[in-house]
Amino acid sequence: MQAVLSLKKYIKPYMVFAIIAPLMMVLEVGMDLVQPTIMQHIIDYGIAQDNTSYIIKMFGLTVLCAFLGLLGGAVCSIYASKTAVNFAADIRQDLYETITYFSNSNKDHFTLGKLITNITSDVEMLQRALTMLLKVFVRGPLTFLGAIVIVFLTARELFPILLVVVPILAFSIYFFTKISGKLFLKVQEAVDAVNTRVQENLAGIRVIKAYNRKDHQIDQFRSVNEKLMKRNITADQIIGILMPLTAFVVNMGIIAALWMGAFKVENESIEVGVIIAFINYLMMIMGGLMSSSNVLMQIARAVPSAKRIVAVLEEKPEITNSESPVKSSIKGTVEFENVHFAYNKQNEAVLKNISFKVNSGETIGIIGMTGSGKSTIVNLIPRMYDTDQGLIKIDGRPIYQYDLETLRGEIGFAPQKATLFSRTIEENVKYGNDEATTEDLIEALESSCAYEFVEKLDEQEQYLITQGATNLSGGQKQRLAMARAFIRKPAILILDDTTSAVDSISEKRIQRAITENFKESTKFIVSSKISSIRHADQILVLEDGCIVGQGTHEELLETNTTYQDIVSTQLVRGGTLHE
Ligand SMILES: Nc1ncnc2c1ncn2[C@@H]1O[C@H](COP(=O)(O)OP(=O)(O)OP(=O)(O)O)[C@@H](O)[C@H]1O
Repeated sequence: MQAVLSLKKYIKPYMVFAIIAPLMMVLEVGMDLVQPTIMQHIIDYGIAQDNTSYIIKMFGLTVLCAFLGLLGGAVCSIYASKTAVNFAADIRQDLYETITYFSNSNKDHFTLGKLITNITSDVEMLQRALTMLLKVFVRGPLTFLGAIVIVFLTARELFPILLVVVPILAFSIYFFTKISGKLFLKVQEAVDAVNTRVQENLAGIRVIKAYNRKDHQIDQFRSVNEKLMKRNITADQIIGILMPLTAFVVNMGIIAALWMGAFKVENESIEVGVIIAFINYLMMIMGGLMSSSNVLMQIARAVPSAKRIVAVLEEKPEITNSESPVKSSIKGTVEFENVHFAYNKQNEAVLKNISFKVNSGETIGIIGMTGSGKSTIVNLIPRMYDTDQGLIKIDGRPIYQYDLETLRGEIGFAPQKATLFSRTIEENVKYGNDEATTEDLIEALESSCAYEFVEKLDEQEQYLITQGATNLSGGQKQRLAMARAFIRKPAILILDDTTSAVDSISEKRIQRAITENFKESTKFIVSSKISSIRHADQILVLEDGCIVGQGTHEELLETNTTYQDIVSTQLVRGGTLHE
């Protein structure tokens, strides 16, 4: 409940709507409540006493009440949805912004599926609960209490029936609501399982086909789907029993009212109209109780969603600006001083005692076995993660002193996994620099050897990339990701294994373009191929998170056994490096 309450600030801007909606509902309920009494008067004083003008007058009053009730209901609905829709939109926006500001370490706390469910169905669940709350929460209890009070005031002879019927109704509804709350939680879990399975299957469709595991996946889906079906049936059946049960109790009340009423009408202690009004109020009491329980059920279902949303909203970005961040431009001398880093602070460090310096305009190559920590080193430069010990300096200043936007704005980063958006090639590349011209775009595409395939496409730069860039080859994706880093003309250029899927001729051309076009930039080239880094001014050889070799290609060839081993595995016949 604490989680739900912490979201109340999102209602504040729409407080006026949130107040008008229930007030209008009071009007509708008020009009509903007076109608059976008017009907009673029509029967007892109009029809029974043959008073036509009274009947017409009361009929007019009924129409007026019905109209006012309609107006109240309509205005309530409009304002309730206005509040709930805006409330949900603001939460969705905040969730998106919070996630966008997440550092990688924040993201590691949540799964992708959970974050998507958060922005979509969890927010939807809250929106529905709030609409219900504003529309029905007033209606249910007010109808229920109002009807009881009116019966007490106008039909006291039949009131004892309520003393029996109402507790039975209230208990049945409470009992069934409690059971169904638990059942719906189980349904929700089953829905989660179905969603996860669908998401995983669609993402892995190529692997599923390649390994002929379609039947296996279908069987797995069938099992989660059947579980969902069974839980839905159980929940529906329980809810299904409630309606006839309450109707039965109300019918018993009606029979009791008719039976008691018949005697009382005979001794003229009550009028016929009172019995009819009583029956109407009895129905209203049942309706009031049912709708209150529906709201409570909806709120109970929204609480887990609210908790999940609040957990994301309250996640503090782990990487933030210092108190007075430096916004001065960067030349690009990068220095690591005894840097230690672990993703999971309980586990062994992934980087141990890393120290090196690269001057602005130089190229540094980083090579090592899989998992040796190459990507981790370059991820620390734009502060995707912060170091645990040691310092990283740029132009002699610790990187945490720089304004994050300034720091990242000076870095062109092409990560190991090329990420492209479902937009055009132009939009994807210019994502690196909004102000880039068409000439800049072509230059970046040419430098990354992407232009040769882009110009062959019918739509050229306007070619639309599909979701997940499934309409591009691995090498084409890498070239576009590099073009995005190039178009920034950054002070520090980081290419994390971006030529693993690029052919060796294109790779040489890319290397030449980098040397010619990025003379001023400091270049970090991460690769497991000697050919990608051999011309660097300095090469780091990594092993298990430690630097085990540092120098030029020639120096390392002479002195470093790990480097020699890597080179020997990449030699082609004749003793030359495969390039
Ligand atoms: N987000 C993460 N959370 C936890 N551990 C991680 C994370 N990313 C990487 N690691 C671990 O850190 C170690 C170094 O990973 P890193 O990606 O830096 O290696 P790498 O040398 O770039 O490997 P590769 O050549 O395969 O890209 C590995 O053991 C890896 O499992």
